[in-house]
Order: sequence, then C-alpha cells, then structure tokens
Amino acid sequence: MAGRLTRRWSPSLLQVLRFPVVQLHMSRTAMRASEKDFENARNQLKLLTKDPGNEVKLKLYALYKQATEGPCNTPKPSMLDFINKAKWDAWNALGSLPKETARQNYVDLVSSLSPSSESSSQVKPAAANEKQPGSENIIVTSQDGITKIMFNRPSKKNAITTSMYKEIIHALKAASTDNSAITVFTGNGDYYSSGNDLTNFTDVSPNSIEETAKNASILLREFVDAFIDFPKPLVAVINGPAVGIVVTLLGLFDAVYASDKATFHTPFSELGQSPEGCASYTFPKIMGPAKAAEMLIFGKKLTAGEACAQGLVTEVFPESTFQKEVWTRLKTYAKLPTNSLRISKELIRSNEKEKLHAVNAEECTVLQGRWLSEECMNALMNFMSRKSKL
Ligand SMILES: CCCCCCCCCC/C=C/CC(=O)SCCNC(=O)CCNC(=O)[C@H](O)C(C)(C)COP(=O)(O)OP(=O)(O)OC[C@H]1O[C@@H](n2cnc3c(N)ncnc32)[C@H](O)[C@@H]1OP(=O)(O)O
Repeated sequence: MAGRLTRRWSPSLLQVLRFPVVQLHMSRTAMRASEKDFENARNQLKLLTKDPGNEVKLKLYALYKQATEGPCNTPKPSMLDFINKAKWDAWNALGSLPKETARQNYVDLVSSLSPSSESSSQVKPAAANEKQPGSENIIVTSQDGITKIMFNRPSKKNAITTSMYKEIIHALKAASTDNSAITVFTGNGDYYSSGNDLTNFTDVSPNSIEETAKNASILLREFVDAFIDFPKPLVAVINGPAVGIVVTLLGLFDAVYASDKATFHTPFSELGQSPEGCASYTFPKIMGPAKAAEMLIFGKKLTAGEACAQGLVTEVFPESTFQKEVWTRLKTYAKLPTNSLRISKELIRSNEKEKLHAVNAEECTVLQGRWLSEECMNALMNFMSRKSKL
C-alpha cells in the first residue's frame, strides 16, 4: 500500500506532508439539538396520530426529564405505585447522561416516530440544510434486540473516513434510544478496520492547516465522547485485524469477542502520533503500564490470544465457528431485561465518566499538536514512501 499511496499522492505529496490534516466542514454544534429543536420536537410529539407504546413513552419521559432537570433527583416511588415507579426507573436509568445529549436523543427519538422518518434501525437522514453523508460505508441494522454497526469498506480494509466518523456518531446517538438491548460493532470482509483512513490527511488547503487540525481534534473528541456516553452494553465482534483508533476504543467497550485471526496494533509512534480513544488511561488500567507501553509507545502488535491474556479481549473463538458462536451468544444476551442491562453498565462505568471525558479532551489536544509537528510529517513521509506495510 505504501508504494501505491506514494504514487497516487505524489503531485501533492510535499503539501500533504506539510499539512497532514483533513479539512472538516462540520461544526461541533451541527450534531447538537438546540432549544428550538427541542421545542419543535415537543410540538411534533403532540401531532402524532399513532400511540408509540408504553416503552417509547417511558423513554420520552425519561429523556425529557433528563434534558430539563438533569439526573434523576426524586425519591424512588414505592413498589406498588407502578406507573410512577416505571417512570422513575426509566429516568434513573439515564444516570449522568449530559442534559444536551438527552435533548439530542429526545429530538432523535421524536423524529424517528414521525410518519415520514425511517425506522430506528437506519441511519437517519440529515436535516434538509445539512449534507447527508454517504451511508454505504457504515451499515446499521437492528434485529433480535441487537443494533449492529458494521464498517463496510472491505476494499480499503474498512479504513475510517471523515464522513464515517460523523455517521458513527449519528448511529450511536440513534442506537442509544432505539429498542435494541445491545449495540455491536463489526467489520465486513477480512479486516475489522485498518483505523483512520490515511487519505484523511490529504486535501488540505495550506492556509487553513491550523484550523483544520483544530476541527479534526473537535471531531475526534466528539466521536470518542459518543462511546464514553453510550448508555447500553457495547460489544465489539472483531472479525479480523484491527489497527489504530478501532483498537484504542476497545477500552470503552463492555465485551470484545475476537476471531483467532484478529490482531491488535496501535502504530502511533511510527506515525509520529499519540494515543487516542482514552487508551492512555484505559490500557494501563486493563493490562498494566508495562504491557500498555509496549502497545501504545512501541507499537507492538498483539495476536488475539495475547490481547485476551492482557484483558483487552473477552474471549477468542476459532475462525471456523466465530460468527455462529458469537451471534448465538449475543442473541441470548439481548433477551435479558433491557433496563437491567443499562443500569448495570451505568454502575460499572459511571464513576469513570468524568475522568474519561477529561482524558479524551487531553488526548485530542495533544494529537492536534502532533498533526502539526515535523515528526508527524516525517513519519508519514517515511510510512508512505517505504515498500513494507505495518
Ligand atoms: C486529520 C484528519 C482528521 C480526520 C478526522 C478525525 C481524525 C481522527 C484521527 C484518529 C487517529 C487515529 C489513529 C489511527 O487510526 S493510526 C492507524 C492508521 N492506519 C494505518 O496506518 C494502516 C495503513 N494500512 C496498511 O498498513 C495496510 O494497508 C494494511 C492495513 C496492513 C493492509 O495491508 P494489505 O497488503 O493486506 O492491503 P493493502 O495495503 O493492499 O490495502 C488494500 C487497500 O486498502 C487501502 N488501505 C488500507 N488501510 C488504509 C488506511 N488506513 N487508510 C487508507 N487506505 C487504506 C490501501 O491503500 C489499499 O487501497 P488500494 O487498493 O486503492 O491501493
């Protein structure tokens, strides 16, 4: 690949290496619902002709309370006060979900109920004045209580483009309020994902290098935040090699199942970059500082068996039975009571959330500096001009 990339990019190679960041056009606010959107959603709800059912109504109630009052702050009703107890449970299950996320989820949920909207298993269309990202590179389906988000660029080893980052944020927001019990990431083809698409680093106007680095850092922060805040059990089904950001994110997943042909590689130093996805915090906690350093600083690639021994992977399956065994198990898990799953996850994760957001912010700031550094430029040049691959 390195040779091919060099050939394809050669006319602008020096410029690419001088400006190793992509132009982003999305503002941080584009993904956040405003007060006006929230108000509109409330009005839209009154116009619904079809009863959305109790489960959805409870979700709407909980999101509304969370968006307007914050985390549940009232005494728990008695067991016999069924209705108020169900409402309290639904609100309480949202834990410390930030008000603005609750507001966005409320707007998304109402929008999914309107007759013209797509089903919750689809990536929802963008607003009329917002360019809708191409969605075929991420396939979102919902079945058997499982929302599956699949990287779908097999010819590029499922490398993640700028628009895919945005689509995944959107898909996670939709999945957080859909009817599924768990959400699963997997890859189509022989790779889980080769991480950040290196061509994201091209196509940068020389005049806007600092601004584009800043925008990239904002997008990355929002992307990782979406994983930190995701309220349901998050599972990775690692069907093949995983590189870079898709590996670091695993510390934010609740279960990681891997085929024995999967590998785990974070070549940040080779690329003149630094860890993201909260791995600078989660990896030392998961595997101890010495093993984390070998991966994150020295770029040691782990086999699935090694990653399992280090605690990054939950269980490894033979490739021949991987898909059958894992999906059978996940379908069983998805039948467990949904609120209980969420509450248990909340208990396990809530103490860490504030810390994780702080780590994410710090990692993104550091990376912003890395993208502008001479070292990153040189590392990219070395990577792209050498014949060998990772
Ligand atoms: C500043 C921009 C901001 C964007 C928005 C947010 C930014 C977030 C950044 C978060 C940071 C993340 C860090 C990382 O993820 S680091 C990891 C980056 N990934 C790599 O370095 C992998 C590079 N790829 C390879 O080394 C090899 O391709 C491979 C994965 C080992 C596979 O080798 P193999 O021989 O089997 O296959 P090919 O090389 O022939 O690949 C087939 C085609 O796929 C293309 N490909 C593969 N991986 C990538 C990639 N990561 N980016 C772009 N393209 C990739 C490859 O070019 C081939 O395409 P072709 O057939 O058209 O030549």
